[in-house]
Amino acid sequence: MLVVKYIVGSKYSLRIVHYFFFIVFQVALRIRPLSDAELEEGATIIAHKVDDQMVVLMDPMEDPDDILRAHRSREKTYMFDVAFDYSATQDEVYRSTTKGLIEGLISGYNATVFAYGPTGCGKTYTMLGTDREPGIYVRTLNDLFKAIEETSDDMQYSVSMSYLEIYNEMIRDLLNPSSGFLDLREDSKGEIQVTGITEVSTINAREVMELLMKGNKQRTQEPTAANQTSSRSHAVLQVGVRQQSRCRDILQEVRFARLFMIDLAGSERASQTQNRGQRLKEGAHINRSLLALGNCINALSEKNGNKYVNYRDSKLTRLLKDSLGGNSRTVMIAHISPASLAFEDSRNTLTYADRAKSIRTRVKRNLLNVSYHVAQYTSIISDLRSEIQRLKKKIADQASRQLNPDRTDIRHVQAEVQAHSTRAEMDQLREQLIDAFRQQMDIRKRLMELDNSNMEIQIDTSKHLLTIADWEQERFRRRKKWQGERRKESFNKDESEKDSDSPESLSDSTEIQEVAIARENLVTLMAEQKKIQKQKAGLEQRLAELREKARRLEELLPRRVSSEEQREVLCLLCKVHELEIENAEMQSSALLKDNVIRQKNVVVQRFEQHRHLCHEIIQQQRKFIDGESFTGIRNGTEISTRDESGQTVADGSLPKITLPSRGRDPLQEMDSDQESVHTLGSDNREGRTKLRRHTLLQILRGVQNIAVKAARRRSKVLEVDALRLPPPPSPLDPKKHKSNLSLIEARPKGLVLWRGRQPSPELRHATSDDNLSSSTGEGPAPNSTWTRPRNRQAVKNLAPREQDFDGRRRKRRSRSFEVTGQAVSF
Ligand SMILES: Nc1ncnc2c1ncn2[C@@H]1O[C@H](COP(=O)(O)OP(=O)(O)OP(=O)(O)O)[C@@H](O)[C@H]1O
Repeated sequence: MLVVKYIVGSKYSLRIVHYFFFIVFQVALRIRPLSDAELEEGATIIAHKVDDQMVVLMDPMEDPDDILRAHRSREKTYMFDVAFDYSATQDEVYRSTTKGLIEGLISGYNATVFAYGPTGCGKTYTMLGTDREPGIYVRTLNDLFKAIEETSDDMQYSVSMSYLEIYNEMIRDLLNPSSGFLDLREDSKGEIQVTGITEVSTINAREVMELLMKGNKQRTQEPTAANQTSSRSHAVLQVGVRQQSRCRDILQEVRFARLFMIDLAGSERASQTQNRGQRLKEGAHINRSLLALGNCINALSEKNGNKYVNYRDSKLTRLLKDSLGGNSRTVMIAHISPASLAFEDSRNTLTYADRAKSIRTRVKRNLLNVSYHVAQYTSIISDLRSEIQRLKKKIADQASRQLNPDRTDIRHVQAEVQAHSTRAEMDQLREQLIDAFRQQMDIRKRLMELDNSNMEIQIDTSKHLLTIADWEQERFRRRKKWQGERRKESFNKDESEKDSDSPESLSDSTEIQEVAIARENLVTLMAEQKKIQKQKAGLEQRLAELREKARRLEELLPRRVSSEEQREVLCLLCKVHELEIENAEMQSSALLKDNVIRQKNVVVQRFEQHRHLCHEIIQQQRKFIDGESFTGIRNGTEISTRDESGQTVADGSLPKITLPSRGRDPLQEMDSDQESVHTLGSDNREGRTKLRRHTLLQILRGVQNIAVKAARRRSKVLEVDALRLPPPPSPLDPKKHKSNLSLIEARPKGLVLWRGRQPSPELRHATSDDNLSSSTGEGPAPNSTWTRPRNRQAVKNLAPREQDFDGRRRKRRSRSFEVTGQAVSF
């Protein structure tokens, strides 16, 4: 049967889904052992358990000599869901009657367990038990908390507990006895509630046990003739379980259920208990409420449809309304004494228990579908926060529990006693495991240190390599500069003098010392690196051995440790240590990656500087082309051309380009920087760098070509003159080449080099020729406007000297070509 009910509130709406199904009362019977008092009184055993479900009660009054009743059976047989006799243990009773209710409880089904029977028959023993043999209360709560813990990763639980007694038809709060007598009320859902009862919310088993012990001390117990520790009240332990998914959603399913565990006071006969005064009065109340309970059971079990059940006759039946005929899975554990003296009580109890078998309860799952509104998100967030706190606390608790195991849990203590024999062995195993993990951690730490040292060595190595590369670059630059200067001076000085002043002899003396130190350091660093590698290999081997040892110990666990809990603890221990080791490994690799990233950042910064530099060069050249160069050319006083190596030579009137570098050729500087980057960067970056450098050069050359073309277009006069001249000589013909160059490259004032480069040897030579002509009176004077040689004879007169120069020039040109080829290796 399905019923759906909606309750819509201001903040959230509830959708209650009821799935009904009928379930019969579960009835168990327990026969306690014969007591010493009964034995003393010469009682005989008249109640027997025949099998797991059948019980036989013999009438001790029947006279075997009575002929009239000779054929009447003295025995009466009763069938129950389960039957126990004196040999049954507390655990067996719990497992067969109550354990099955726990699963239903955390799924939202109400449940009730109550102990019923005459006084002194073992109700309190079954429900509460003793320290050595705990009863249903303790075992149920233990298993409930265990079940909660097993599913607590997905589900969130809140457990509340209240403990009361009905004494003389009055309700007392056993957790807060000072609160006086409490009343029963029926809430809007028709459920009976005790107003003002103390409800303790906890999922800590230890706390619950303490509360239970405290409550039991408050319970009214008096000695009677029938029982030295007779309970003079009905004790009701109520446990409420509320459950919802941890994944908070706007539509949330909430389950709640109540478990009643009731230790009824025993029915008693005044003759048997010999009670007087207060005890007698108590007995009357007890009997009254038990009579009301019996009436309810009678009414509920009637099959002819007379369904009026008078729950209102006593507080006990009002409180148990749902448990008896409503929404609850109910288990009744009836208790009898096997003694012949208790025949009447036993027969009555068996009759009631037999009737109760036919009671059917209507069970439904208590389910709420809560759909939250947006306003509820804040509460969801705060719930999530408290969930984080809970998990943190749980971790801390687990850590402290490992140090101080919970001793209040009686079963835990028992398990500990059982495990005592294996403890020494387990301790040994644990020590070995911890030792193996500790050693692993130590080795991990040392490996991390070695990795760090290795990284430092790599950084130092890079620094020294850079020093050497810089020096190489500097040496190359100086050599080039020296060659340029030498060409300039070649006309004034003797060649033998120049050859003796080599760039190597100039630069090596100061710089080679620094470089030599760098080289020495490099050698030391290499040796250090080798040493570290060797140490690392040794440690890694040791680590592998330790891992193998820990694995073997883990394999031994199931064989050497018999207790499941201890095994679990050790497995958890292994897991924790493995995670610690993994964590250390991850930290180490994170550190290494961090260092690599830092190095790469340096490379990226250098690339950024190059880009910036190139951008500035392009900007300045563009400004130069767009502005001043054309103005000068338009005036007809400038000329620009290109030397053999592809460099454009501009007139001296053009502004000399000021480079942002420290007086070095930017492209050359770029080369040196690129090389240093290469030492740090990877091979694939090299390709990209070359491509970028090539592109940049093309842009620069393009700009130069535009400038040259523009200049040529505008200097028509010179072009006409040039056209009148014979065709340009082959570059291989030094004489023709020289005359051609002297025509084209003549300029009014000192030349400047495009891009700040040194002029080619030919160009320098042409300049020198001009100066030479000037000194002989046949050429233009320095700093004067250039004029063509007047006749070929004048040129011819220069021939012997020029031939000398030609030889030297050829030599220098080949060297210059070599140098240029190195320097501009795009
Ligand atoms: N199954 C059993 N095994 C051993 N001892 C038992 C058993 N059942 C009862 N006893 C003992 O019998 C005595 C009386 O039991 P108990 O107090 O539980 O009876 P009761 O039904 O709760 O009585 P009352 O209704 O007067 O409170 C106790 O000493 C208890 O230890």
